[in-house]
Amino acid sequence: MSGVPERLFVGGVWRDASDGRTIDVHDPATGDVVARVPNAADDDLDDVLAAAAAGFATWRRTAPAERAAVLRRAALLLAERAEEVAAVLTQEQGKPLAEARAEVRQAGEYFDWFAGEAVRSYGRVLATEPGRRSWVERRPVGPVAAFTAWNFPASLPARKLAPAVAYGCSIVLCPAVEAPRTAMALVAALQDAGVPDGVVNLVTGDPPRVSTHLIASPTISKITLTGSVPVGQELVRLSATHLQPLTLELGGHAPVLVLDDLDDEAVERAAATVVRAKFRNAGQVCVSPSRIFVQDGVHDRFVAAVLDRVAELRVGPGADPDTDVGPLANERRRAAVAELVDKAAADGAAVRCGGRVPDGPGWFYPPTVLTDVPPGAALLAEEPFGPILPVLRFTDLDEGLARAGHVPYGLAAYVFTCDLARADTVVAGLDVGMIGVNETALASAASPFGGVHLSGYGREGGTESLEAYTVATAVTTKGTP
Ligand SMILES: O=CCCCC(=O)O
Repeated sequence: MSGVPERLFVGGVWRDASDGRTIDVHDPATGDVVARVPNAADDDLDDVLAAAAAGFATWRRTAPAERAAVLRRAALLLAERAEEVAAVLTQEQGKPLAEARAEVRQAGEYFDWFAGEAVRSYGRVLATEPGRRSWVERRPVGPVAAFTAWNFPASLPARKLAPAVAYGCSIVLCPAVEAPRTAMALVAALQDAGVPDGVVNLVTGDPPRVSTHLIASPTISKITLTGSVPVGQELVRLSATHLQPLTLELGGHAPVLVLDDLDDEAVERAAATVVRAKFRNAGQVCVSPSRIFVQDGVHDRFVAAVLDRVAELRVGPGADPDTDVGPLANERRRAAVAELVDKAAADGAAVRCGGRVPDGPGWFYPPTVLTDVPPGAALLAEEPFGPILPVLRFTDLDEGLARAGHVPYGLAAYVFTCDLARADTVVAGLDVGMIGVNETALASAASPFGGVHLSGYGREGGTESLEAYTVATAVTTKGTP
């Protein structure tokens, strides 16, 4: 595409890896190679560290209003290029074009929202005795190493680029090598919007080698990851040398509680909402509803409504406008999903629809609904990250809450009820970072995104990003020595 150079971006220059090595990017709908991006060598990583250090020296002294103007221009450029960027996103990640368009729009919203925040990095003045003054100011944390997953190639990079740029940091963005060109398009928009050289940098390369090299450098002052639990744990270990602070948004295994006060119509609506949320991005979403606990009184109606809605879903290439559910993003994900379903079926779960790897090219897996899943099934413990919807029956709300909380993750949870008091009980009873009541859309520029326990710590999005991308410096002054 005209707007995406498909190379490393180091100190304001798009370039190939110094030793010319590349990594293949595939179209999940066909398995074909659709691009080759640089596999950064150690020299390139050293160069990007130097560039980020120089970029930070400039950007930390740039007026917040100027940083805001860059982000606003980038948001406008991204909006102009949205159709082209969405097509790239779908080609390299697989999701339906309508979802890709919405995601690119959301990336622009991050740029725009944080443009507003750039001028609001307020500190505070402390009450002190006469003759003294004392205040706390927020300073940019420094060069950031940012690692993002392949499931949201636009919104995840934007959620890190936008606050870094807004608050005066420089950043080395390391997008997932499976879907890196969308992030390149975002960086190109920031470049064209006038971000100075070295403030925003991008490298693609072997992930463990890139993260180890960058984090071993004292130049990197902050690490942010959206990715898996094992990768998060590894970055924590790598950060031990220089003690860089981390923001970690890791896995989830979101429970949904559907309560028995719902009438027939509300059950239908709840089922439609859960199906839409579950099969968005073929279930490859950290906040995807993945354990659906339904109270006895509405269980059978809910299952029937879910099966009706799932039967309407069309599976196909993301580029086809009629597609509701695209392929999985890579072959290993499909293999993992198929294994979870096969194991559950072997353990006695009923596969109510889907559950079979289709013939033909691409990494497709059908929307799959399971009931009667035994409590020990692996898919109730491991993050499924795929189009699997297990419906589980419960009787008593306390029991439902206990089972919902019975995982080491704590990212998102949902409840469907028309009873405000019971909604409050569920909200208070679940230990997670985000909760939806009769609602499954949780991510927005203004809202803090993140979890607890194995789902990670720290927040991005909302004013909480100020914590993540700045440090509090306390200054105390006295008139005379
Ligand atoms: O997979 C995690 C990011 C989710 C973003 C979203 O829900 O839009």
